[in-house]
Amino acid sequence: MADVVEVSDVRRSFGDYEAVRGVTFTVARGELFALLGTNGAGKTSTLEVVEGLARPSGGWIRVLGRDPYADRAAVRPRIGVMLQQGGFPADLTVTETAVMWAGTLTAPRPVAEALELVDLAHRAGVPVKQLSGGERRRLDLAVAVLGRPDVLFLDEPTTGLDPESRRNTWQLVRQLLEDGVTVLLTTHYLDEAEELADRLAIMHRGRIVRTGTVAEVVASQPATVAFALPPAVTRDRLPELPGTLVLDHGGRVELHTDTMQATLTGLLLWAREHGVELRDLSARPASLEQAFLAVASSEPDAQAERAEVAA
Ligand SMILES: Nc1ncnc2c1ncn2[C@@H]1O[C@H](COP(=O)(O)OP(=O)(O)OP(=O)(O)O)[C@@H](O)[C@H]1O
Repeated sequence: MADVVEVSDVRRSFGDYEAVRGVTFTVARGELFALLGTNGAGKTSTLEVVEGLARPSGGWIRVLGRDPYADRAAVRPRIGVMLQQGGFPADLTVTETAVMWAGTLTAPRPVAEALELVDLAHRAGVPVKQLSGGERRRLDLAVAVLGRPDVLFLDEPTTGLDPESRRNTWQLVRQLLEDGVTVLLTTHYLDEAEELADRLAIMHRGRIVRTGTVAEVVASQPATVAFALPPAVTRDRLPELPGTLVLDHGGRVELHTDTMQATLTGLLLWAREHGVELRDLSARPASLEQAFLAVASSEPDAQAERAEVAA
């Protein structure tokens, strides 16, 4: 099936500053692609050009097969956009706001249905200025899904939401994905990406430096095998094992390894042979957080080159 969103070598400059430096990715129908990255990495700047709100300074974009900027009139009715800051008139009620928005759409959902979807039905008669930050975020989402979009752009959709509202939002997003909606999302919450993303990209300083499924991105980082030795057994008695040995403060041994099974096998065989009890033994693959932090703390250009070579 053709990709619903295609982004090829896109660049975006603000004056002399190039905020987006050659970004390429695709999103298939019914897929959720998450853009992660450090502050100022260029996620919103990328999202805005894909939404057709601005023209890229280089590269090209297709949404539903069309240029979202040049063919805005054709693309706009089929997309839903939740900006980082919505900005509705403060004195209108929740229902009035949604009705006003629905008036700009060709075949909107009933307003009550949209408010129900985001759990705002009980706040329908309340002026926007009296909503909490999280409730405003949910109103932004209601408006984004009002037009039954084929493609949904969500810029940090759950920032400021309490844990229950976040989970409800995730549930709604999953439901939309099941209905075949394609979603491009930015987030600072790594658990959100882990929960929702079919594929993701980590951006740093205007470039994508890691991309793939969560498992693929995490696979770029070493796994950790950790345990404590009995007091009578010193660390120098450990055998040669693949990986880097780290001793943490409590006397706990950590091995960072690219070959978790080989490291674990070597360790367990040694322990059995020498009758050593390894306490609190754990073996875990890297987390998305580790992969993210590795990107955030390392030199950007070298990583970008690696990502380009790998692509
Ligand atoms: N209108 C603008 N004029 C000038 N510079 C801008 C403008 N918008 C964004 N920038 C700059 O472009 C860079 C990327 O910003 P962008 O908002 O895309 O990052 P982001 O990854 O979404 O960050 P955050 O996670 O903080 O929201 C930043 O250095 C920002 O200061």
